[in-house]
Amino acid sequence: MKVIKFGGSSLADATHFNDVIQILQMDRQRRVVVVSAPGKRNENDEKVTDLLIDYARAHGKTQRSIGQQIIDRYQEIATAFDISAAQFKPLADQILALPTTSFRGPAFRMAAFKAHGEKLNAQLLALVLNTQGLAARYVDPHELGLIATQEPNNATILAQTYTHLAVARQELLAEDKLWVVPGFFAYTTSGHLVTFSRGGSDITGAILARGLHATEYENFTDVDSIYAANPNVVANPAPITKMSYVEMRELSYAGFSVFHDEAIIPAIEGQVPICVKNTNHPSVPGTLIVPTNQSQPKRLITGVASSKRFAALYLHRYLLNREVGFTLKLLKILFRYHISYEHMPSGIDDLTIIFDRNQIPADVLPHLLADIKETLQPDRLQWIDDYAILMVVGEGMRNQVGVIDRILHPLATHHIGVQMINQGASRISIMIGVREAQADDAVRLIYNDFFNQPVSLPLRQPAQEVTHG
Ligand SMILES: Nc1ncnc2c1ncn2[C@@H]1O[C@H](COP(=O)(O)OP(=O)(O)O)[C@@H](O)[C@H]1O
Ligand SMILES: N[C@@H](CC(=O)OP(=O)(O)O)C(=O)O
Repeated sequence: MKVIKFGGSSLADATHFNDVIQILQMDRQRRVVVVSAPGKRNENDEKVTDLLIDYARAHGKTQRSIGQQIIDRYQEIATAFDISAAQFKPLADQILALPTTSFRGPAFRMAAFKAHGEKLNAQLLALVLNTQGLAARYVDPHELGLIATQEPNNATILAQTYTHLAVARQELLAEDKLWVVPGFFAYTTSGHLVTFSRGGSDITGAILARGLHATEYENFTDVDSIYAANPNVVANPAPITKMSYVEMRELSYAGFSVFHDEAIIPAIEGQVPICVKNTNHPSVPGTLIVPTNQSQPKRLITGVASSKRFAALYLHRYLLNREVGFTLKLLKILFRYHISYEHMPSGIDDLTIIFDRNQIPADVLPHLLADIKETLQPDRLQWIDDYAILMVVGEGMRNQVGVIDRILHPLATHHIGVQMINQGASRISIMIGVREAQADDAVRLIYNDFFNQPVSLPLRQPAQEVTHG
């Protein structure tokens, strides 16, 4: 049994719905279909999720007009498949009812608005599949028992979900209908709807693949494969045919938005292989993501990603290395503000804390910095708002020396300043901090150096094992 997820780009209009129907007809192992909200139909279009966010924030006439725009997106698809007005009405009514429904608070209200993109698309796809001779039914995350944390717009799944999915699996096996499940949202233990972070339908697919014991998690999108660099940054990058879970986790964390970085975790826990494929070219094999890539990688690096969503706080204070509790005081302040950090590289007299910029609202930042200044009395404090992280990833780097030199050389020759460099203990990734404006150039330079002028480097001498105790 396979779990198959279609992203917003694969369900943007009736033509794409047709492709989806054909893909489902091709392989009867595809039993559970996870859907996103309709995505952009062209460059200038809006994703339905973004329209729903506008709908939640608007009032009066503007709100009614956005609501109608959302309904029209679904109506267009329904009309193309001869869905009757009576069948469509309950869908439209759900959108119309949102502004007058009461919610637990503004954040839960926003989550409920957003989730309707997936909710309606799954209901519509189930209707359409039935008209096309594929028996299907809408299955709400509530019915499956998807339980998540009380973070209305950034929830994470709770372990009890998997106990519920073990029961759901028996029901699925006893039934011959396709299950159409909306991605992106779940419920709290007290029954309130919460969404995962943006792009989170990938997460729903992975949770279901793990919990229902799928043999494969197919993730259909709008590119033939995952490429070694973001195709919006590098022209015609090399496709990746196979990679390990760890490689994917690092690359998606650092900007390969084609697959949500948190979605890897349920797949790892359930050891479910993931295949990323193109809805527009389903016969192209795509990219396979597996526990470990058994074959020796042909290249030193598998991919290079960059993400511009970061900011950094630089703190300098002489004799920092001798001061007991400096970092503890800093972390206590972050805890008070409910802010998590991403990385904390340090030197003898200084340290840098790298944050996801979205964590810190603009109005909170001055208070946070003032608190840090007052409590820690640094000699120097600098807030760097335009920080990007580059991640160079590859199982092929594990036993090689000289990779860092090779990454840094083209950056130095092109005057790209490196703010931070950090090699993970697994030795399959190197993280580099650069200024945001130079991030794309840095990716292009590193990609060109590794993929267009391959140079082999000497093998690292195996390190001596040291055993303690
Ligand atoms: N390394 C990469 N390989 C392929 N696509 C990438 C990569 N990095 C970023 N992308 C972008 O991810 C997009 C697909 O993700 P997304 O738009 O979220 O799809 P979906 O609507 O299917 O969820 C691609 O169209 C591409 O622009
Ligand atoms: N529709 C949601 C969730 C999602 O996963 O969408 P997509 O598959 O289009 O990235 C969003 O836009 O965030």
